[in-house]
Amino acid sequence: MTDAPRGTIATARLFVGDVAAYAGRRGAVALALMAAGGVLEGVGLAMLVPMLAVLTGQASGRFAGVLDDAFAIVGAGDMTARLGVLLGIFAALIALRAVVMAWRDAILSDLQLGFVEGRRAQLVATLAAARWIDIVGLRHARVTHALSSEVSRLSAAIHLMLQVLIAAFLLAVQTVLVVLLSPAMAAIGLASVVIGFVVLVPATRRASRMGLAMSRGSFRMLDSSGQFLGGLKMAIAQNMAPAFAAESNAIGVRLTEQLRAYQRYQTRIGLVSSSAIALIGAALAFAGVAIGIPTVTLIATLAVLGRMSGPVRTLQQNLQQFVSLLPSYDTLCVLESDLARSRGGSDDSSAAAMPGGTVTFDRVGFTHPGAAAPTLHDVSLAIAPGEIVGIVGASGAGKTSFVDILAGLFEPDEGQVRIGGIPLTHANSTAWRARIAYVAQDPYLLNESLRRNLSWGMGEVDDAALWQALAVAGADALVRSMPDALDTVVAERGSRLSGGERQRIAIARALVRAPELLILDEATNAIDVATERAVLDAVVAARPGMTIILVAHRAETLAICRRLLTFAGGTLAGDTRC
Ligand SMILES: Nc1ncnc2c1ncn2[C@@H]1O[C@H](COP(=O)(O)OP(=O)(O)OP(=O)(O)O)[C@@H](O)[C@H]1O
Repeated sequence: MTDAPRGTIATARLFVGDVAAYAGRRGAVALALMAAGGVLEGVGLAMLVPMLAVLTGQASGRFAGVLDDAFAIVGAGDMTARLGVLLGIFAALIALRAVVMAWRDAILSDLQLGFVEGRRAQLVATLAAARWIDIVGLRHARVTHALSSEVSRLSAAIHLMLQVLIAAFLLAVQTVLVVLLSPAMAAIGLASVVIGFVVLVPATRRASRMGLAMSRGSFRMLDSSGQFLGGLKMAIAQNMAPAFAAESNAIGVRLTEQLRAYQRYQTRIGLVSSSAIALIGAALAFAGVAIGIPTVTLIATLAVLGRMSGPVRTLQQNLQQFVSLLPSYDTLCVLESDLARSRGGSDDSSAAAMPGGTVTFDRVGFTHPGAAAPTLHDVSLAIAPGEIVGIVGASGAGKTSFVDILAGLFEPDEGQVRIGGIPLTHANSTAWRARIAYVAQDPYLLNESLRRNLSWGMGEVDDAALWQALAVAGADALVRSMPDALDTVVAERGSRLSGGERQRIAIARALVRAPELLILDEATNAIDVATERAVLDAVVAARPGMTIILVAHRAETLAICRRLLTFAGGTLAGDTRC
């Protein structure tokens, strides 16, 4: 199930709330510093009034007396001394403002990086805790896109939001200043700004729609390249590469068009806003002269209004861009809540939390989501510790689904699986898997050294244990012959190795875990019969007492089994001892 995307205002509210909750007290300090920066900027601007008064000798009304008293206190009699005092204060204000801004920016950048990293880590943790059945149903590109492109758009969104806040604080202080200097001009200026923002509401909605389209476009691009790379060999072998290139180009062209349209739109909006601000400025100057505002006040007011155009433009542009990035936040939230619904496993992954023992399937039934017919139906059996059991049956009979349920990857829809009498649930499946090693037909190898591949998820494992496991899996000679032995990097998905070599490395990796139950799901089908026999015999000899579940089609592979379970059409059709 997937949540529907929220509206812009709802998403913005959620985003701001999320950032505020993360920021906590540091956020309050940052807000205080933003306010202080705004006030210092305002006081600096207000200094224009006494400076102009000193320069022109036309101190107006209420400020004149205050100014004269202040200059008398510091003993500044003539114009030069007074100007010196004022410039000194001005320079000190600028320096103080720079310090406040540096402090503010350090906190903001910390918040920005921390928030984004936190959200990324949260998404990864939610993904790791989700049920396999839900992960299987996820498009890989959806996760990759969320963790790469959407997370970086989130970073841009938080930056823009903070810039909007800074601009808002500046505007607030500048507005107070204009109101003090000339309430009439402040009223006209504010009315113009409010009208401007109301006029821009449809533009903001359009920016949101464009942002959503761009986010979807970049997802399609990633999905297309992911699918191509996943089947790269087949694509090239069957001359499908040009078709892929054409498809990818079409998506790229569409995405570029969307980006270009968005940029053109932003340029047009910027042009209209700049012209409107210039017109408003001219109108205000005219109105100021017409209503007879004193020259010093008029010049100071116009200077402050001029300074206001910067934050107004920042507000307008950054708000639009912020809104265009919000769909990415929504995408992240929807993915996270889809995965969070799937949680429920215990964090306790120690084997002690789930004792081993006889595995019992009691009338187990399971249907893959969306499948028309049950995958497994009414499966009842018991497997004692130390048994070596072969699983056979036609393709699609349900063999892999059976071992996936046994490994706690899927939960039965009907019946129950018990381990040593304890029902296996999603909550204790992590602990159960601490006793298991699972090797699939096409084992996944990291583009890392063999050492890291063999000890993946195991922390530090000493080389002697790795070599021992390799010897049992019949891969020690192979690894010794490699240029850097255990330090050899096996390339993407282990593509520097043959299929059978990859399978032997995967079996060695499974043995490093020292499992009580080893599941081999067609895990040796790429190895020649003679080597396969030697490997399986060595595995049995190396860990006597280990339960082995072996899914295979070849009779030679099944020769080590003492018992065969035959699946047919999702039911257990045979259970024979041999
Ligand atoms: N993720 C899935 N979603 C829907 N149906 C699935 C899914 N995985 C498997 N199935 C279906 O479940 C049935 C059993 O599949 P399973 O992989 O368990 O068979 P199998 O016996 O292991 O086959 P094979 O020998 O070909 O590997 C098949 O009909 C398959 O199409």
